[in-house]
Order: sequence, then C-alpha cells, then structure tokens
Amino acid sequence: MGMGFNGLKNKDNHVPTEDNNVNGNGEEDSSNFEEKKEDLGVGKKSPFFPFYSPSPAYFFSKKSPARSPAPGSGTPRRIFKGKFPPPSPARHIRALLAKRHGSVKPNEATIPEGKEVEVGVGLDKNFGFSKNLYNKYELGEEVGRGHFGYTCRANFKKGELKGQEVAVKVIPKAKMTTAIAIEDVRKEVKILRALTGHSNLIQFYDAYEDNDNVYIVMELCEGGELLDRILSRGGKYTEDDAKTVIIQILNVVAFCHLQGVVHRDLKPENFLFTCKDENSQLKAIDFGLSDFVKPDERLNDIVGSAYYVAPEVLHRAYSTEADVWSVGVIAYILLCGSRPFWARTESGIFRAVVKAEPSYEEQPWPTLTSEAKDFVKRLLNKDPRKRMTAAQAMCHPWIKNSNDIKVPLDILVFKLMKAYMRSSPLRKAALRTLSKTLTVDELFYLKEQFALLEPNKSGTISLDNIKAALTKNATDAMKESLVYDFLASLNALQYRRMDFEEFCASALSVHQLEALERWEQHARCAYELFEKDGNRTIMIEELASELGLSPSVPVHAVLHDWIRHTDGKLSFLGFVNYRETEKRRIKCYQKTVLEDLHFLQNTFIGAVRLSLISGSSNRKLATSLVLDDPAGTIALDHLRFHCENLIDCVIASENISRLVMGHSYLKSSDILDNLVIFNCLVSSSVLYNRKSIDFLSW
Ligand SMILES: Nc1ncnc2c1ncn2[C@@H]1O[C@H](COP(=O)(O)OP(=O)(O)OP(=O)(O)O)[C@@H](O)[C@H]1O
Ligand SMILES: [Ca+2]
Ligand SMILES: [Ca+2]
Repeated sequence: MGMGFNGLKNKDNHVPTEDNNVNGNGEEDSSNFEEKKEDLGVGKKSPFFPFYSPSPAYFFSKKSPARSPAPGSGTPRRIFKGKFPPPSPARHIRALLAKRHGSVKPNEATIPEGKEVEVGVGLDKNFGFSKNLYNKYELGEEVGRGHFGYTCRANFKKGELKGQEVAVKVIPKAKMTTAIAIEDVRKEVKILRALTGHSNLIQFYDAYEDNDNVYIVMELCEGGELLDRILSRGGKYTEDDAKTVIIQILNVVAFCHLQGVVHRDLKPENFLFTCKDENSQLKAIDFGLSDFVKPDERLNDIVGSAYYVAPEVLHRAYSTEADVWSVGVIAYILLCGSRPFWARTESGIFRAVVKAEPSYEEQPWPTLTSEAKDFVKRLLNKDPRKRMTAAQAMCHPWIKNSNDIKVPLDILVFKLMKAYMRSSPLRKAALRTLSKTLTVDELFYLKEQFALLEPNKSGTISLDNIKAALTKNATDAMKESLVYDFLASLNALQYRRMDFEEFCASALSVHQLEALERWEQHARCAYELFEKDGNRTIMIEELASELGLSPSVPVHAVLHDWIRHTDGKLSFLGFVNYRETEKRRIKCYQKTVLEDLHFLQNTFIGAVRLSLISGSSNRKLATSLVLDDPAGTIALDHLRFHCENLIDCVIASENISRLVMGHSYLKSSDILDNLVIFNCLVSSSVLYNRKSIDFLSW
C-alpha cells in the first residue's frame, strides 16, 4: 500500500490565504510550487546545491485544508508592512526529507505507489518500548500535526492519575521508510528522556509502540503554537513582548547546548504555550531532528526548515550555533512580522540565507531600539564563530536587565579555555591584553560565567569547580555528548587556580570581538598594551610552527608582514592575525586560497563542489569546499588550512569506499587524483543522475 506523505494532511503546504494576498503576492508558499527558473539557476546549474532537481516540488501534491485560524483571530485582515510576506508554516528542507524518507529523488515528480514499502523492507522497527499504551491511556481528539506525526489528547484510564490529561504524539511506523528515519525516532525519544527538568522544555513521560505506531507521551500544552500567536497578532510584537518570548527560547536553547544537544528544527511551530493566557509559559517541543553533539564535533547533514536554517548547515559543517541562528530568525520575525530571508523557492531561500543581509531599513525597524537591532544582528551573523551563543545572548544589553534572567553556564567558555591552555606564552599575552580592552557590556557575560564557576567567591577557580558546576547542571544527555570527557582537555588546571583576569583572557572569543564595530579600536588599544607588556622578538620559523604551518608552505610570503622588520617583534598585523588554533585565516595566495566559501561561490564560475566528509561516520566532522581547480593544482596545504580536521576526511567521489584514507593526512597526490575523478564526473554532468554520488545519501 502506498503511504508516506500522501496519506497525511500536510499543513506545511499551506498558509492562511490572507497572508498571501497582502502584498498582492499570492505565490509565496503557494501550493502550486512552480519553481521559478531563475530562482533555481537552471542553465547555470548552481554549484551550491547541485542535487536539487529543477523540476517542480514533487511530494506536496496533496492539497490539505488550510491551517486553522489562530485562536480568536477569525479571519481578520492582517496588515503586514514588512518587505516580505508574513511568516507561514515552514517546510522542512527537501534534502532532509529525501534522506529521512528515501522518497524524494531528483527529477522525480511523483512518488510511485508502493515505493516506500520497498524502501522499508528489512528495516528493524522494534524500539523496545512498552506495548500497552491503550491499557493505560484513552486517546482523544487530535491537537496538532506535523510531517512526521500527529498529536492527540489522552487521558489516564485508571489509577491515581485517572482522568489526568497528557499529549500523545503518534508517529506511524509506515512512514519510517529508511534506517535514518527510524534512528531519528529513537533519538527523539532518547533525547526527550535525557533532557529533564527544564521549565521551558516539554516534559516527557513515556514512550510506547505497537505494530503500527510509536507513541510519545508527554505533558499536554493547551495554549497552541507560537506561530499561531504570531499570526493572530498580525506579526508584530512590542519589544517587551518579544523579549518575554525570546528569553524563554534562549533559556531552553542554552540548556540543550550545555547538555550537548542541538535541536536543529527551531521555529515558531515548535514552541507551544502551556495555556491560553497571554503570558503563558513557552515550551520547546519536537526533538525529531535533534542530535547529540560533542563539544569538538561538527555535524554535516542538512536538516531543518528552510526559513530557519543557518548558513553553515547548508555548508555541512555545524554545531549548536546553528540553533542560535534559528532563534535569530524567530526574533527578527517577532520584532517586525516579516522573515529575514525569503524567496519563492527553497533554493532561493538558501541563497538568501547564505548571501543576503536582512533588511533593517523598513518599518518598524527604524522605530525599534538600537539594542534590539544589535541583538538580532548578532544572532544572525553568518559566521558561526562570530555569532553569540544562547548564554551570551542572555547577557546582551537588550535582554540582560529583564526580570527572571538567570544566565546559564556556557559550553563555549570551556572550548575557549581549552584553546587557551594549549597556547604559547606569546599568544596568552596577546589574549591578556585584548581582555583588558573589554567594555562593561562585554565583561558582563564573563563575570556571570565566572560567578557560576566560583561558588565560594574565592576569586579563583579550579578544575574541581568547573566539574562541580557541570555536574550541578548535568542530565543524562551529557553522557552521550561526552561533555565531561571534554574537561580532560583542561587538565592543566588541575594543579593551579585561575583568577578572573586570566579567566577573561582564556574565555575571550577573538572572533566575536572581530564582529564588533569597535574591533579596530579594541585591537589598537590592546596592541599598545601588548607593546608595553608582552611583545617579544620572534623568528619567522617559530611563528610558522606555532601556527601549525607545514614546512611546504612558503611562510615568508604569508608571514612577512606579521613581524616588524625593525626589531623582529610582532607587528600590529601579526598581533591581530595571530591565532595558534585558527589556521583558516592565514591568507596564503590571493588567487587560490580557499579563504571563504561564499567568496568562492560568488567568484568562481563552474566551480566544483567537493565534499570532504569524515571517515568514520557521516555525523562526524564534515567540511564542504568549492574548488575551481580543474587541473587539480591546489596544494594539500591549502586544503589543510580550510578543513580544520582533514585528518578524518574522505574525499567524496564515485567510489567512496576505495577512497577512505584513514587517519592520516591525505597525500597530495591522492587529493589531486580524486579531484580529477570528481571533475570528470561533474563535467560530464552525471552528477544529476548518478546514485553513486548522490549527496543526499551521505
Ligand atoms: N505536548 C503537546 N501538547 C499539545 N500539542 C502538541 C504537543 N506536542 C505536539 N503538539 C502539536 O502537534 C504538532 C506536531 O508535533 P511535532 O512538531 O512534534 O510533530 P512533527 O511531525 O515532528 O512536526 P514537524 O513537521 O515540524 O517535524 C505540534 O506542532 C503541536 O501543534
Ligand atoms: Ca514540529
Ligand atoms: Ca519534527
């Protein structure tokens, strides 16, 4: 029997009609999904997403009733002044659905009947959950629906809790047509089970299964989705109202991130109000695409919903920062009622996400406070290293003075401390001087973090303090994400303590400072201090080895200006670029350097997409690069700069298994060979039809 999407009303296929008509622009999200040729770059064959078919969307073929109007909203005429149409239910990224359901293939306009059954043959759909849901609960009316499941009210049938209401999310097993889809459901339950005790996170009770379905029993929210409230308000929230919502979102997001869980599908549909009250509490739901992520790890699968997806997700190398981007999109929508990145087609949205800057010119932006704007901009920074973390966002001037702010511990602090511990004395000195130039606002976050680690206010912290602070906040999720193991990298702190001054130097993110408008001033001030106290003579070879440059890199060309000719000390340029742990920024050659994906995508014509993915698992680090180098003349060292962890990489090619290189640096000849193979594949444009190089299947 055919199943899959066709059997399910798809709310995401629809937007309230009024929304569409506002700008005389009914095509947005409309159900005909006719993709515009120019949007897809047909003919140009955009190298960015070569796997997208230029055909119309394939599986949103069934019409479904429009989303029910938000409570109390009736069918009001909504006035939206934003540049783009107002928010509507978001669709998952097609690549995601294809991968998760094995049902969307390029150039497949329809899904043949019965295909999914075939795909599903031989899959183990036993989850080991209890089987007696109906003994315990009586299922009632449906309260919501998504791509993967629908949710019902339910009552305890008997016992002490008789009559008490819960919510049951029903996920049909028939829809689990791939191993990944099954794994996603396992993970959804595992993560819900592990993440306990946060007031802005849906409370999980239990999971059940039978032959047909998996059932997730959880706390019932009666207040509806955040999206419906946004729509019923006509899009715009006052700054204070937006803040109330954003704080709760940041709270739960920061909590997840500390636990090593990345949600990957944050959007207004996935936040529910507990009750109908205006100031009801907000709860994060739907961990169906969530994953554990180790502090050092990057994920690579393209996951999420188009309007909310972060640029680095599209580049297939991301971590928790991607969630913060989605929060930025939500904040933008709350404050102005319109989406920051918008286009008629999915590929158009992706292009906007990667390249376009959101508008802050249109109403109501000019009337909003500069803090609010700055807040959103710092969440929507395209560089994840420059983006605020959720915990930092709670320390932002726009937020920090609100009631009920309790800044949570930030895992970023430990990541930065690790890098600091491994730094040379010269780099530590450079960081120390930078930390002395921080403003009160910037210090606020560091003070909060230090206070969380320093329970007895002794003025210094130890490794034990850090462990204790983590333990205090730990859930079972931390076991999975190995947050504790990560602390081993701070072992140097075992026999000494750190005072606030050193803590600031160690937990300071230079990338984030660089994103500030006053970075230049910061850097100049810091350099002056550094000149007085810290700068020293350094040989070019020493600098190169500290930076991890291999001997084959002509260091003089790179580092020439980093050392002052008069006295051999670090120049200002050297000072601002000096990053032992950050090799990416070193600009070797103007022409061939892969300094920046966007730059390459914009610049090179006929670029080839080369994916470097990790050897051991497709969830591990992956870095995508776009190379324009048909002759394969790009040296290995260039690649090395731009893949933080080439050690674990496999070159994508027709025969992946043959090309697994194991845990050593690839020889440059290997890279060149594979580039040639890859280029051949691309140039004969088999890329579009060949299963063996189907990007989606990785
Ligand atoms: N605990 C709950 N209480 C009340 N309603 C809920 C609850 N959990 C989910 N819902 C409703 O059911 C809808 C679908 O749930 P959920 O988002 O978990 O499903 P999904 O199929 O994974 O969705 P998506 O298409 O976004 O992946 C929600 O948007 C919400 O309206
Ligand atoms: Ca959902
Ligand atoms: Ca989901």
